[in-house]
Amino acid sequence: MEVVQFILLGLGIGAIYSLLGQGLVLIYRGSGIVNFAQGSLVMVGGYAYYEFRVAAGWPALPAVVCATAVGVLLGVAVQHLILRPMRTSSPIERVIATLGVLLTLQAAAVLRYGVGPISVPSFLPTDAVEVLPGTTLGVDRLVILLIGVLLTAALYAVFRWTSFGRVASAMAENQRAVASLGHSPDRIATANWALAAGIAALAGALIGPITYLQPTQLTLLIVPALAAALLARFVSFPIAFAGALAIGVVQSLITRYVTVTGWGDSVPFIVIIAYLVLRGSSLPLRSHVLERLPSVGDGRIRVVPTVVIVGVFAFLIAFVVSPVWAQALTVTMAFAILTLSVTVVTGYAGQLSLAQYVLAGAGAFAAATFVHRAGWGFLPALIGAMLAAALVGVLVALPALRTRGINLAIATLGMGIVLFSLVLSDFALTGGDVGIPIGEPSIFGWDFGAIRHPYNYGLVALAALTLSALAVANLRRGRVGRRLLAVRSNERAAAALGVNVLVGKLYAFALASALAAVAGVLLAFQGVAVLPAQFDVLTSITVIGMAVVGGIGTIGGALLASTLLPGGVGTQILHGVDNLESYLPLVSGLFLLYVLRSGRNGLYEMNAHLVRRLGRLLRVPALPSRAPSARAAAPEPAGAAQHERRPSRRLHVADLRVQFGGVVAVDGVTLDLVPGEVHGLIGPNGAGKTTVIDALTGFVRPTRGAIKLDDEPIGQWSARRRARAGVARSFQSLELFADLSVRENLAVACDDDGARRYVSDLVAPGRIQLTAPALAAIREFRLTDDLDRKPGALAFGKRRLVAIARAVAADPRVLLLDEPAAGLSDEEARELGALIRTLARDWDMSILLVEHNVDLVLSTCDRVTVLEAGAVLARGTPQEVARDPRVVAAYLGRETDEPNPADEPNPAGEAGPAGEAREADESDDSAEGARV
Ligand SMILES: Nc1ncnc2c1ncn2[C@@H]1O[C@H](COP(=O)(O)OP(=O)(O)OP(=O)(O)O)[C@@H](O)[C@H]1O
Repeated sequence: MEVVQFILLGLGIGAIYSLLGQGLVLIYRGSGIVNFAQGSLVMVGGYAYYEFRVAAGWPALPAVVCATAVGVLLGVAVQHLILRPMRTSSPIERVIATLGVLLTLQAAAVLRYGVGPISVPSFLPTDAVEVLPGTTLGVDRLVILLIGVLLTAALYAVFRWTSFGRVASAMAENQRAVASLGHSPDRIATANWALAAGIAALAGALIGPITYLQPTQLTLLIVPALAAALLARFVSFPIAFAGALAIGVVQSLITRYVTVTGWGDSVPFIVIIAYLVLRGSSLPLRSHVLERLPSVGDGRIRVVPTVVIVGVFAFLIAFVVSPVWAQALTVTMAFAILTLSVTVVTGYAGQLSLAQYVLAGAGAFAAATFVHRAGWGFLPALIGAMLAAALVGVLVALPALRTRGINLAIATLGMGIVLFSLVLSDFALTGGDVGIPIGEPSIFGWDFGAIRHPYNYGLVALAALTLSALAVANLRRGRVGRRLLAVRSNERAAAALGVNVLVGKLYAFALASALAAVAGVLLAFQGVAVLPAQFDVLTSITVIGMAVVGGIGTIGGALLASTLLPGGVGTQILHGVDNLESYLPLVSGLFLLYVLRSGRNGLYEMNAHLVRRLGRLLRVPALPSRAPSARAAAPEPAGAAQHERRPSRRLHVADLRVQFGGVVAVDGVTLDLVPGEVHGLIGPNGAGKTTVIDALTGFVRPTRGAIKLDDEPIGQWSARRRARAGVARSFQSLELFADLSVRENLAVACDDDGARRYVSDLVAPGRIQLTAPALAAIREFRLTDDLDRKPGALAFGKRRLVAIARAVAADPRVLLLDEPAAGLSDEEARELGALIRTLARDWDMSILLVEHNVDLVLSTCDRVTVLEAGAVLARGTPQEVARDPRVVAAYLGRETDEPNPADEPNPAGEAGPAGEAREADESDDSAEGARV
């Protein structure tokens, strides 16, 4: 019976979660946004109810109605003032905006009500009723459960059977399509936000009396709700409801039967993370939408300004400032190291981690344990803590290996909670409220305990920050930094160039965690003991938020961001201005919303011109542009034939079949790519051409068939391994790394991937060393003048050439080109054809050319295979294929004996089947072409 009782209690808790979970699904379905501020909206409802009911003394019903109305208005305001202007921002930026709403509402609540709990009377009867024999549940819980059931049924019905629901559902998929059908996406999103925020506020009024009102606690209700919504893939109301109940029940049972604290909070997330990992894939699908990413700095170190700035700060700390300011500067410098860790993991590697502050805590506890329990000195303890945190960081990164974007944000938030609940809150490990004492730190007999020697401690923090910033700058300029940026920009393209995407992500998390550990140690070792409560989960969100405010991809941005974090310079300045420091979190939250809304890249970049002017005033060389120096590794003239090539290789594929669920995309294809030859692969849209390339390069797993590189079966190899073995590809949509210059794009393809770079780059990244094939590709593709430009600054035709040059720079032996001439003019396409022939003839490559431009195929290829609906329709020399009546009828669209229509130029150079027929008409240069 006891079990049943606890299940019932769990249902009561789950019902509360379900109200939040439904709001999350509602907002996602109506606007494609995962609203991390849903718990904060509950909090607002709770406090609004308190204001009306307790402070103003209203009767219960009007108080509940008005609290709900406050929620509705707030929902409308958030959608209208913040998210609507961010319509074109990436989903991740919009998620960060909801984190900004969370931080702002939380800060406002703390300002008004403090951090302690406030009790509020319930308007629902709280008597227990017997539900089953021997088991009871409060009437209030039963009512909430009933509301959950009714709400789920109502939402299900609205979204299933009304036109509003259908249109709203389409919003998450494609807002443009919805708009083109005459609906207003804004109005629909606003309606959904209003409804979801109203439900959240009602939930606040309902559960405030049960849980007490406390800002942090209510805000964190988002965590189980996110888990429930994720189970429902943010789509299904009934599954979100059932998931919320299940989580409530599991938590209740764990609380009763597991004596170790923290498991109740953690288990739902462990399950969710496992689910995400199992469901995810190590590389994104072809359909994965690339997001606009914040710009990154160039990582160049200006020696003179750096020495001057560090010297000035050392002087100020050692001789000028008061102990209070020394402490504020120390806190800011420690936070700067933490925001630098965000620069590495989120700015460079593109992985949104919501666990950085908890990781800092893990580092601080590791160091304290080494000092207190093992008797280590400060320096070994710090290094040990960095290694320990790096290990924990690798664990936190595990979900990142198979999931990305918003799901990863949820997973890292969950990992942070698991780490906090199971490790930092474990009394045996961290000493609970007493913490772990740390004594007086010293290095080689030099005492720098913050209490007795705040200036010395400040100097240690300055040294740590300087080294960290230099390491992060070096990382950016080195091979590993390029690899991380390539991963952030486009995982598929990175893997196709032989970059180890998984190792890159793990490394970014490990390095960021090691930096976070340094920050954690510096923050925690200021006191007499390290305390778990110092490293709460929500501050991780504040850290990400402020990193965005500063500028998440630049070192200057990270330094600026740190001044806004609690206890640092910002707090100290506001303290001097009429004790305004308690407003800092609110101001910072609003700042975050402003920066995101303005679509800019943070305060650092917004004020870059000021920094430049300051540089000129200090008579130091003007800050160079973001692109690395044109002098660096300027290509020397190098001919294709001049570099020593790897031996040629032949790629053979037999009886290839690829199936996606019920769709057979490729069926029984056999191809032989031999050195020195260009093999054309043509066919109408959807014939399976790209899928063949995907299968040959390891991006999809074939259902059947053998793929051999010379005599070696490579069918089971990863995309990266095939790339390293010399199988390169280009992509239909180019997939260049937008943040990297042309030179860096090529460098990613030819950088050696030695493991020692992961360490040596932090100290001595060296200059870009382009290999002979890369230099030859630059010459061959005439890219010398474009090396320091970003792809976005190039004309479309040039970009296509860069994409092929990048594949060629990897010195491939087999090159698979996916529609390289799409969008090129006739003249450009002809030049490209000549280049492809050069690559085959002079570079001795085995080339597969997938093209819709039949002229190009017929004039460039030695052999051609024609696909239709996944199967081979014909194969042979271009002449044979062009004459094949089946090809002419099925693909080229007219009979062989039809007269050749007028030779109209096709500037686009590509089209669907009809266009392809016209392309074929243009091949009148050759007699065979004219016959087609
Ligand atoms: N990940 C996937 N899941 C399900 N179906 C897929 C997937 N990728 C491709 N397909 C389907 O496989 C078939 C072949 O697609 P593919 O893109 O290879 O054709 P294609 O010849 O390259 O077309 P196009 O010329 O338009 O690029 C199509 O029906 C496509 O919808």
